[in-house]
Amino acid sequence: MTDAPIPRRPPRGDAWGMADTAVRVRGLRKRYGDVDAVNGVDLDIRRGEVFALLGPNGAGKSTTVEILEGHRQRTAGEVSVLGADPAKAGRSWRARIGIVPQTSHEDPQLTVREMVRHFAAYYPRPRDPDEVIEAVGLAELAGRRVGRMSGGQRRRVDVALGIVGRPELLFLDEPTTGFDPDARRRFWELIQGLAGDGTTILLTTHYLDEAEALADRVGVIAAGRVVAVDAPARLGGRATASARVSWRGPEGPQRIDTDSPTQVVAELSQRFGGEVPELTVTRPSLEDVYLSMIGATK
Ligand SMILES: Nc1ncnc2c1ncn2[C@@H]1O[C@H](COP(=O)(O)OP(=O)(O)OP(=O)(O)O)[C@@H](O)[C@H]1O
Repeated sequence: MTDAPIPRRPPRGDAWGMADTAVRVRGLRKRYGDVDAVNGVDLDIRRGEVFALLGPNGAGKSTTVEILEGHRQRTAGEVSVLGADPAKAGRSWRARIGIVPQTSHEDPQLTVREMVRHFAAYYPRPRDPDEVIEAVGLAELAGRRVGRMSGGQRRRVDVALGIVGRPELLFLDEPTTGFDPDARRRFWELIQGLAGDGTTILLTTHYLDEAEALADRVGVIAAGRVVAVDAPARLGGRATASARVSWRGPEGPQRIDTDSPTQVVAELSQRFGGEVPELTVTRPSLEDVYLSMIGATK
């Protein structure tokens, strides 16, 4: 385990223009009784992209993802996943996707190794089960029964089962819930490695730092609709938003919102004759813009 910052993959902007679309959704709707859980979602995910779906509880993330996985029927709309309609696609399509669902269905009597081997047998080109177990950090627990593992350890088994088939497209529904910080960092490295190998990844998460670390783009979904899609650094105009310069002056804490923070800092530096006490320069965090988007749709 290392505390070093995790390197982001190099941007692949130019390559994207030519890349195929992995997921294309138009006008997706899902109605449960009189609840519009998904209410007109449009979404495009490029091959090789890591896309994070953010949104509050009940926003419609899992419903959307389960429709894309072919595990739920839609009420209306067009859906194409790896070129097929998930509602009609067969076994060969299913072998090309990997799923880490929100709730797992493991056999508590099987050991981790038995479970991963068992799943590997369903796929035409599986990864080596022991390598997968190692990759999710469970090598030392490979012989342990799944029923005797902690919640976070079981979640790692879920991840192992999702990737053992060498999927082209991996769905991760809140994958790191229950992970300790060390396990989360390791999981991020694993996902970055898969993405580096070209796996397309659709992830839902409530952890904004996770979206920021992993995603090429994030989509914010609220009340069954996508309200914004952009790179994490640009979402909601973050990159161009005013900066807040804060410092401590003789009269106490001071702050100013400005479009030219460099100039403000230069002036402060001159005024203080060097170091400016408690100087910080910040722009809105992903959490700031996310919360304002969610608030705006309530
Ligand atoms: N099987 C179901 N029957 C009836 N209503 C459902 C069903 N599944 C989900 N819903 C409703 O659909 C809406 C969207 O739920 P969904 O699970 O897709 O949200 P979510 O964004 O994944 O939430 P969370 O962050 O809590 O996982 C909610 O209002 C939920 O109560």
